[in-house]
Amino acid sequence: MSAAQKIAEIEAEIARTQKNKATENHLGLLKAKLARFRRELLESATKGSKGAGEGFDVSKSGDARVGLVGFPSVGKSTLLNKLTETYSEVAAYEFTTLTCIPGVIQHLGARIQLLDLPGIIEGAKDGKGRGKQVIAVAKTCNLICIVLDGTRPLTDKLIIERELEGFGIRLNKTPPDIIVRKKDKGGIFITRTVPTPRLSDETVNLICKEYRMNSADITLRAPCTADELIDVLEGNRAYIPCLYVINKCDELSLEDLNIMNRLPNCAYVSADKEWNLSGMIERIWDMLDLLRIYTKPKGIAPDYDAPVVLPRRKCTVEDFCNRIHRGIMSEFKYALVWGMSAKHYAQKVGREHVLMDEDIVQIIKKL
Ligand SMILES: Nc1nc2c(ncn2[C@@H]2O[C@H](COP(=O)(O)OP(=O)(O)OP(=O)(O)O)[C@@H](O)[C@H]2O)c(=O)[nH]1
Ligand SMILES: [K+]
Ligand SMILES: [Mg+2]
Repeated sequence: MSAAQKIAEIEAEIARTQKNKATENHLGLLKAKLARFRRELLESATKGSKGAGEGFDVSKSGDARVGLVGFPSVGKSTLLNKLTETYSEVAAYEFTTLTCIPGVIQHLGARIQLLDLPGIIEGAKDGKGRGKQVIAVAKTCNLICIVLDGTRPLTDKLIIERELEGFGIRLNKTPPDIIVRKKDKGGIFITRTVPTPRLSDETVNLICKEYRMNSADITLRAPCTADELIDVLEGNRAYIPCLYVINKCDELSLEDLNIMNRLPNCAYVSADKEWNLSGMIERIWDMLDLLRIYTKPKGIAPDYDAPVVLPRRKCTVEDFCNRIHRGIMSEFKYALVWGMSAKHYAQKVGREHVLMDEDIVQIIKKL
C-alpha cells in the first residue's frame, strides 16, 4: 500500500471514530501514525528535487512576505495587479498563473513582498498540480492571505485550510505550550502546570512510543491536545497568521455581506472594482505586527520616510542595530531613545531594551 493510500485509510478511520474518553488513546495513536505517513510522503516527493522548483525560487525581499493562496480564478492575480506595480496575467479560465509572481506593496515606509501564486485544489498537498510548490512557498510567508470567491460556498475555505494544515502550516495559532526534553534513560516523565482533560498520561505514552521515544521529560503547560503534542514531536511546523480575503463582493447582495461580516480575520473586497483594497492593506499591516523605528543621526532630525521595520517579536535595540548593519554591535556603546518605550526623553538604554512602534533611536558608538 502506498503512503497516500495509508493516509486515506487512517483519515477515514479517524472520521468514523467517535470522539470520547474511551477512544482518546486510539485516536491519539492514529493521529501520530497519520503525521508520520504524511511526513514520509512529503519527504519522498521532495527527494532529489532541489530548492522550490522552477518558477518558485523567488528570493525574499523587503520587510515581510505575504502570499496569496486560493482556488483557481478567485482573483489572486487581479489583486496583485491592483495592489502592486507588478503585472500578472488575468483570465477567466483556471490555472492562468503557473509560477510565483512577486510584487511590492509600499505602506507607511515599509516594503511588503506580495506573492501571486497558482491556484490550488483539493489534494494539492499530496502532489496534485503545482500544489506542493505553492504550499511550500506559502510556508515561507509571514502572512498568508487565503483568497476566496465570495460567490462560492464557504466549504472552499475548509478545503484550502486542510491543504495547508496537511503540509505542517498552522493558521492563526500559537505554538503549543509543551516542552519535550529527550533523555537517554528514565522513561517518560510527565509534568502538568494545568489540567489537560483532553490528553491523558496513557495517550502521551502511546504517542511517544509511536515516535520510538522511550525516555523524556514532558511538560504540558496548557490544556493541550494530542494533535499539539504530535506537532511538537514532529517539529517543522510553521505558525503563520492568516487573513481571509473575500473577493468579488461586487457580485454579492447586501444581505449576503451582512451575514459574512461576522467572520473573524476577514477583509471583504472587490479586486475588479477596487473596493476596500486600502482596508485589506490595513488588515495585512495589522496582522504582520511590524514596528517602524526611526534612526536619528547625531545633530539632525530623524528620517521619517525610511523607518527600520522590525517584527514585534524581535525588536530590541540589538535587533534594530543588526537590521541596519551587522557590524554595528561591535562598536555599540549605548543608545538614546525617544518615544513610547522611553521612560523620559532621550533615555539612555542598552542593547536589550525593547522598542515600540515609532520610537526614535540614536546609536552612540565606542570611541
Ligand atoms: N466580478 C468580479 N470578478 C473578478 C474580481 N476579481 C477578479 N475577477 C475575475 O475573475 C477571473 C479570474 O481572475 P484571476 O485574477 O485570473 O484569478 P486567479 O485567482 O489569479 O486565477 P488563477 O491564476 O487561474 O489561479 C477573471 O475573469 C477576473 O476578471 C472581482 O473582484 N469581481
Ligand atoms: K484565472
Ligand atoms: Mg492568477
